Amino acid sequence: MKTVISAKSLDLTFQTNDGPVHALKGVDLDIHKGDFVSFIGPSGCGKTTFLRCIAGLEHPTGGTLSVNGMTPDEARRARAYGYVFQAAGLYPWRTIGGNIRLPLEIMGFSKAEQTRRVAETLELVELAGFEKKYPWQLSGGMQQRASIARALAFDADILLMDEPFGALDEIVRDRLNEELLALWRRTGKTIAFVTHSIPEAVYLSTRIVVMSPRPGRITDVIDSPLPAERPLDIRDEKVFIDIAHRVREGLRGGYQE
Ligand SMILES: Nc1ncnc2c1ncn2[C@@H]1O[C@H](COP(=O)(O)OP(=O)(O)OP(=O)(O)O)[C@@H](O)[C@H]1O
Repeated sequence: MKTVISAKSLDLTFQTNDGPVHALKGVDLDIHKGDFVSFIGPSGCGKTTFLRCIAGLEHPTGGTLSVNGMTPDEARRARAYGYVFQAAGLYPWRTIGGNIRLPLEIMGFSKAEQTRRVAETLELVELAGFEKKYPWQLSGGMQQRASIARALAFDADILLMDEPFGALDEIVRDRLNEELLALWRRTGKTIAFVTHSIPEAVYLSTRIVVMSPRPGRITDVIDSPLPAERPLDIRDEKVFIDIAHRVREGLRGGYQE
């Protein structure tokens, strides 16, 4: 199995006016091609910081990190990943199509290729027909799907997602979880996904990484025995409940220390 992201003894300490903040301490993790890895842990345990390190947006103070065999900075320049944030972050003055097209314009794709990719990614996130709408004309869930389309448009192998569905209600979130899983199966992308929700982490992931704060570190890595095809009702099955229990125990353990 090809290793796409590899972290070894990764540390990141922020120097602040109140003293050093150990956002990450001794993080060891290999993410393989086609994995769907979720990061779960209490606020401040370094989930976002780890994602930002992979993206080359923060620089570790110790250890090593490689992304597609490159340094994170090289990987960023090679556009190795798409990044989806908690807020959709679409430009209100651009149409949905215009928003998805933006990174393609910046990267210098031909007009014809831009048009092809916009249509293809809108199809992938089930927003075909909404290209000419403006963000405010779409629901929160649809806006988040558009932001996923924008991250997919340049067809990077890696998708980094920082609590993309955190602000949505549960019904919409369930639907987007199902859609994201279908999209992951169809595209074979490697996905690193930050969440606060145990059911979301268990439902989506091939591996669940449990983290705890002060200093931010990994306390458990769970390889999911669930099949790739997962109807939402799998959440009522014993195997699902058992994994959720293990995650909860891991989170509790982190709090006690
Ligand atoms: N630029 C920064 N400067 C100083 N401290 C920072 C910076 N970015 C993050 N931190 C600190 O590092 C720690 C980890 O933050 P991070 O945002 O990665 O946590 P998180 O697990 O993603 O939290 P949340 O679930 O609330 O998003 C926190 O204590 C945070 O205050």
